[in-house]
Amino acid sequence: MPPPTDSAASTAATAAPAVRTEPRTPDSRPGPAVSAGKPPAPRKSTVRTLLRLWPYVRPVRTRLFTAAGVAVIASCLGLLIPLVLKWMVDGPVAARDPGGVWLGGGLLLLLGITEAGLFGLRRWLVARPLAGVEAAMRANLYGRLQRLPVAFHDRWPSGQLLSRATTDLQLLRMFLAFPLTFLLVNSVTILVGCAILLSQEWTLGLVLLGPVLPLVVLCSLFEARYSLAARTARDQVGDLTTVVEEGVLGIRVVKGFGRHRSQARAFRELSHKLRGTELYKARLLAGLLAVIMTLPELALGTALVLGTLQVSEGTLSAGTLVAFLSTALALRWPVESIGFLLAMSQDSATATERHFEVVDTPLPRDTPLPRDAAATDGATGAAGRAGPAPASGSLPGPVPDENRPPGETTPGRSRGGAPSPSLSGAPEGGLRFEGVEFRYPDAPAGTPATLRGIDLHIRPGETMALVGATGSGKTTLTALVPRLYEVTGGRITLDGTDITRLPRTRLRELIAVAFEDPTLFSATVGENVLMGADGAGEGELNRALEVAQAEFAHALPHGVRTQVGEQGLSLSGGQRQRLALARAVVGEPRFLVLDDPLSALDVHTEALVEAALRRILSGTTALVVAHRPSTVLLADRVALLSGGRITAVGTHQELLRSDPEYRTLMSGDPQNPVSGEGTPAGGPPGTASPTRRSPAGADGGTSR
Ligand SMILES: Nc1ncnc2c1ncn2[C@@H]1O[C@H](COP(=O)(O)OP(=O)(O)OP(=O)(O)O)[C@@H](O)[C@H]1O
Repeated sequence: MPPPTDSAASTAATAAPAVRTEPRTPDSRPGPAVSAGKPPAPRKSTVRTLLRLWPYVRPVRTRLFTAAGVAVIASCLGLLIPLVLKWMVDGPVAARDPGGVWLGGGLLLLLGITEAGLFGLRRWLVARPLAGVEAAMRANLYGRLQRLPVAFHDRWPSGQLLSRATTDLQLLRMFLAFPLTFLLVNSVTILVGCAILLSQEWTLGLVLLGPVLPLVVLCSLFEARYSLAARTARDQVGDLTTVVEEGVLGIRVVKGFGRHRSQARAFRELSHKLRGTELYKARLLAGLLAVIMTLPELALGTALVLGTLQVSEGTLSAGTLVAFLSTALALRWPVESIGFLLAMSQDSATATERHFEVVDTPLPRDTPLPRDAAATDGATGAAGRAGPAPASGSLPGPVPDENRPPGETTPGRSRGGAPSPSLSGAPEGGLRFEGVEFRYPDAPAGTPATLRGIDLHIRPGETMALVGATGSGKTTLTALVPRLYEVTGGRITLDGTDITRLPRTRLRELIAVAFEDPTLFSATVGENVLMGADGAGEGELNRALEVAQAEFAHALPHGVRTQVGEQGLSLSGGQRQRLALARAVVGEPRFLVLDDPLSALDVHTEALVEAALRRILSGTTALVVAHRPSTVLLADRVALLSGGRITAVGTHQELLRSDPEYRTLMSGDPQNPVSGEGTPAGGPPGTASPTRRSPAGADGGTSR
């Protein structure tokens, strides 16, 4: 996969002094391939790259080919005009026959009108289907982006993806509408024109064909250089889009820290780089055009002199010379346009390449079934091994009925509060981490894995608080449960079923998550909340809002139908967090994963949310990341995450008594740890002794 930014730029730099002398972008973050340590893949030929568009073009091929045929006819009709002229000069004009001249004039007018009409028809034929092609490509790209793992999005700057979904696709639509057709039309016109020239006077025809060879060599040199510059320019547009997007989304920070000047400078520098690349492209194209225009003009001048001599010697008729020169002039535009068309084709090949870099990125393959499970659970396994998605975007089917809890009609939902029966009927239900290890894909080599040897069992209906210092890996651990990232060792089970054997759709029906950063979408409050459960209605919405103490939504100008701004920024942080919590609980999920869900709430609201959450949590199996004692007290037990391992499991009281690190974390003051006896609100009575785990995470205590 060629990288979007640096490598393309550097490759282009070898060919393009203008690009080489430009400063590096201020945010010259390595592109995906660079960060992956891969060298840029060599570019396929332009034609092979553009041929990849065929699956998108196929459905509209009839109209497109018809349009191309119409354009070829229109263009060839134009070549008849010199022949009519020849007839007029040698015939009616020489014989001073006004009737013949009028007839010839009428014929010329008819040819001109027909040519214009046919070109209009071509435009009409392609406009609608090509808008459809662009829409299909955009939908495919967007679908892929939605299905690609979070790790992919961690690596790719958003502007690179945005520019692929917008400007690149516009460029491709324009290419299909104009350059593609005219490359064909103009090539055919040139061939037919050359045949006419040679048939009229072959010696003069050969003179005109003289520049063909040097022009072919020049075009291939141009293609090699221009394609690199085109790639650099497209990637720089992506970088620029990233800067604009970050500047707009981070406008509060930019203004709050008075960083608008440095932001503007970063933008200017990137714009300057892009301008340099575009100028380099323009210089390349200007050089090509200069030669493309000069050589044929020289040949035409030579042919004109030789033709005039032949007419004066009487070896050539005046009409033939007029027709010859008119044909040669009619070929001027098709020849001269080759430069532009080649440049646009290069730009389009680059856009195609960039499109398929995303679309070709493999989707994560689900872990293959163990042999014994494959024999007994083929249906689930087949669905679970999603692999690369079909283009149609079909999703793996639901888990077979035998895997559904008895009496459950809607897959994955167990509305009603009581702990649900196990997924597979396995005796060891709940959420279990078994020797889980996780390393971020782009973590530097040699660094320890973020999570190591995680063994943790959250029993059915139990709420486990996950406590740990900042950066200890709490968010990472919670992200593994809905498979936002794949474990790199060990496994996670839900009611005894390995989560990699559950189709992702099924998994995400079973688990609801609320993240630390409560992202909302540009939609109504109600739509944002109901996103958490398919088929939920107003009753569920109101109940979820009540649980999350988000009843402020009813007081908004249009109640739950109030549109929230982009990312929900029109709401306060605490309001957004409560809506995100409502979204997590609206479906009464079997498993709930909450990443510090109450951090932005004031003490009073937090107490109200906790009271309501307690009811919800009593009916689910939950993992709740907690920083504050008040949140910890929602849990039945607490797991302490330290240095990427679970180092202790027990009740809040037990850990306060026995674990200095936990005491320190709960006190928030390393000098003044909370004592086990003096908990802020009194924890649930501990029933078992806490388990202090060895660093290797091996214990056999209460957690297992
Ligand atoms: N996408 C990522 N790629 C690489 N490393 C990451 C990524 N996200 C987090 N990390 C690293 O993983 C470690 C654990 O991060 P994580 O966000 O899980 O910590 P946390 O315990 O949730 O912290 P906090 O309490 O501050 O939210 C950190 O060192 C962080 O730098």
